[in-house]
Amino acid sequence: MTASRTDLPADATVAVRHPDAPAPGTVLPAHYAHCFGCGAAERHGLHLAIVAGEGVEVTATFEVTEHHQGAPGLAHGGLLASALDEILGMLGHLTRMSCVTARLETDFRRPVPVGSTLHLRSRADGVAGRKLYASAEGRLGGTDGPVAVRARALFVQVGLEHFAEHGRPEDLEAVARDPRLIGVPDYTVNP
Ligand SMILES: CCCCCCCCCC(=O)SCCNC(=O)CCNC(=O)[C@H](O)C(C)(C)COP(=O)(O)OP(=O)(O)OC[C@H]1O[C@@H](n2cnc3c(N)ncnc32)[C@H](O)[C@@H]1OP(=O)(O)O
Repeated sequence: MTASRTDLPADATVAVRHPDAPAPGTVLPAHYAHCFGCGAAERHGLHLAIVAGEGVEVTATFEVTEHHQGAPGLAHGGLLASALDEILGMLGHLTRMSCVTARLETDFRRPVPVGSTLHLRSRADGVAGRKLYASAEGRLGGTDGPVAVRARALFVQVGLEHFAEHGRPEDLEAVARDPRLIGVPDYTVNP
C-alpha cells in the first residue's frame, strides 16, 4: 500500500514540549480572537476551550448543538473536521510552532447526535523540519466513550509573513490597532 502523506517520515523526531509551554491543565489562549474554532469574539464559532495536557497533548469538550447539523439531528462532518483541525493546530502552543494545516485526513466512525458531548484529544506524533505530524480523536459522551471521529494531520510551520502576505488588509489593520486579538507570542522568533 502507498504510504499516506501523514505517515511519519523516516527523518522525523519525537515532538518535544517546549520548556516555556503552558503548564498541564492551563486553558490555552485563543490564537486569534476571531478564529472560528477557538475565538471568543466569533459569534458563530465553536468556542472551543482547549486545555494543555501532559506531554504534547491537548484536550477539549465540544457540545454539539442544533446549529451544527448536517442531517436532521446529526452533526455536519465538515464542522467536526473543523473542531479536529482546531485542536490539532493548538498543539503549536506546546511545541511553540506557529503552524497552518497542510493536510487533514478524517475518519468518521459514528454519527454524532445533536445534544452529545464530544471529548476531543490531540497529540503531536513527530516533527521533521518545518513539518509537525499529529493525530486526534473525538469520543462520544466521555473520555473513554466510543470513538466517533479520528484525524491525522500534517501542519507546516510558517512565519508572520504568511499572514501578512495572504490576510485581508482590514483584518490585519485591526490586529495592528489591537494586538490583543492575537493570543500567541511570536513563536517564529524563538521556535
Ligand atoms: C499556536 C498556534 C495555533 C494555531 C491553530 C490553528 C488552527 C487552525 C489551522 C488552520 O485551519 S490553518 C488554515 C488552513 N490551511 C491553510 O490555509 C494552508 C494553505 N497552504 C499553504 O499556505 C502552503 O501550502 C503551506 C504553508 C502549507 C506550505 O507551503 P510552503 O511553500 O511554505 O512549503 P512547501 O510547499 O515547500 O512545503 C513544505 C513541506 O511540507 C510538505 N507539504 C506541504 N503541503 C503538503 C500536503 N498538503 N501534503 C503533504 N505534504 C505537504 C512539502 O512536501 C514540503 O515537504 P519537504 O520539506 O519534505 O519538501
